[in-house]
Amino acid sequence: MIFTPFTVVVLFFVSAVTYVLLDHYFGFGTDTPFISGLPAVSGYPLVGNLFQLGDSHPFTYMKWAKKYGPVYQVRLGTKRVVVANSFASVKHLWLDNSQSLISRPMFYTFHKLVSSTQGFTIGTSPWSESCKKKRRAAVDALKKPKVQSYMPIVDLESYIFMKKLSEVSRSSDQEVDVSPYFLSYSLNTSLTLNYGTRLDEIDNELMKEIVDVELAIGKFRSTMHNYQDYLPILRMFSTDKNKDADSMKSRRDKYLAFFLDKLKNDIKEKRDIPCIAGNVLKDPEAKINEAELKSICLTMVSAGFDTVPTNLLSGVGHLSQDYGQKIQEKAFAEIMKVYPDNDAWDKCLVEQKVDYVSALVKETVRYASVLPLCLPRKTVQPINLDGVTIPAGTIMFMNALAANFDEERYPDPFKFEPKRYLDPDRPRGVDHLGFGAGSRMCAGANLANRELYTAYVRLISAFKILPPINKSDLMVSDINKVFACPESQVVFPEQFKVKLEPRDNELLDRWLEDTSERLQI
Ligand code: HEM
Repeated sequence: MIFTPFTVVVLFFVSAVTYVLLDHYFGFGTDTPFISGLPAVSGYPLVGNLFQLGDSHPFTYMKWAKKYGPVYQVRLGTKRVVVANSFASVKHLWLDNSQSLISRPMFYTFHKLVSSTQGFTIGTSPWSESCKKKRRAAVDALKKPKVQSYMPIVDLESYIFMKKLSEVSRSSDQEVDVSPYFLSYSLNTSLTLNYGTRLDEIDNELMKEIVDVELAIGKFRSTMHNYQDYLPILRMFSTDKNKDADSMKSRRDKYLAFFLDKLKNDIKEKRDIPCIAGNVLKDPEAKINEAELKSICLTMVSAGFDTVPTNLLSGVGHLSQDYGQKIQEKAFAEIMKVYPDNDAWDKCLVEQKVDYVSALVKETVRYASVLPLCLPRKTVQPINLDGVTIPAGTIMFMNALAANFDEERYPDPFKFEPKRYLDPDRPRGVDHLGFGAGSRMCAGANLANRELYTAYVRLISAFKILPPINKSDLMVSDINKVFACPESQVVFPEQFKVKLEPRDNELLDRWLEDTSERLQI
């Protein structure tokens, strides 16, 4: 048969239209096919909804939920994703179908470029026998009674930031950006817990290196702005990103090797102190191999590194606002009610008796929603959602930001209000989705809660946290601005300052001196 130029053009045109229609309606070209019966956000051929997400993906998903309902599907290049946006839908999918959502998807930038040497963190590992072992080891090391045994570490690290802040509070302007102090609080807690080692000074070069690298890796880990994860063709062009990922990987390899080698040496010289990696190395029957140990170490360094300080930072930022003064005074009054003899400083290490401060911790984690899209999941078996079958192998995004601000669950959700957790009529069950939910929920939630509670009790007992002199230095608390451009998986408030006024200098000095004597530092 001979084709005339006209037939060729017509054939080309017809095939292009057929391809686009197939692609559009049947998800031709996506890893998971179109899910019949589940609302789908209308998008473009091939790229789907990828370039409609704007700067803030969680906000855009939230907006789409108003049109398409709480659960819908989107197409992001070659990937199809189901997004859940309400508290009830997350509860149904993540808790009622917990075992079906037990895996994690893999992404090119993070899994292929950044993680090729140290392996994946637990939170980014697809479900497997090895992942099960690593998760078990982390869960065992981080369960409540174990966490109690780590409180001497939290005591030391919170003493150190309180000592520095006490100096600031006696300076002429009493103002401070608290973020470096909170970063070192969390990082040193994790390092001691895992390797039995800590870094001495807040301006330590190695600490700066870890902070720089981990923050950069946080961006590569993001499921949001790494478009090459969704459009393989871009991998050919995004050379700068590839180079950056490679360089961060090598820089991270260096300090992780340094900490592990130091620990091995300390064990050999018999001067090690008990820690998670040491327990594995010294156990002749340990079922964890070298690669799994590296992955656990990586998790311990990175999991709490940005999440704990970001929450604390955002909480202190709220307390420094006008509305925060009332919350702070209520917290202080409740601390004094439970501990009239001024021993809250020590007692917060062994018990959590000030309900209002516990409520403040919960409200902080809900409101900060530091992982607004949680960590992605992948289904391992089909799920029935009101008659619609979500097949095995589907990527699931929990829009934790949307669910944490769902007014069906949290009346007046945009108000920072710890009291909501003390209302006897509030719905029971999960407090918030800041730690995720279900089978792969945060393994470090107990430790994180204790770190936040201790920090709050000590800070609020010692200082009045006041707004900075300059209004422009106040934390931006409007979540529309905080989440405006979350390139990273973990969102940070913009840099801000607070003013610290000591409540009682003598008492603060006494707490610091007693702690220094007790810890022999
Ligand atoms: C306030 C601080 C923290 C927040 C807000 C937070 C939040 C989260 C979230 C949202 C997830 C994903 C959960 C899911 O998919 O349902 C997660 C996973 C995880 N977190 Fe945390 N986290 C915090 C602190 C920590 C700390 C201090 C550690 C350990 C030292 C830790 C260890 C882990 C681990 C091991 C996972 C992976 C669980 C898995 O995939 O099986 N986290 N975290």
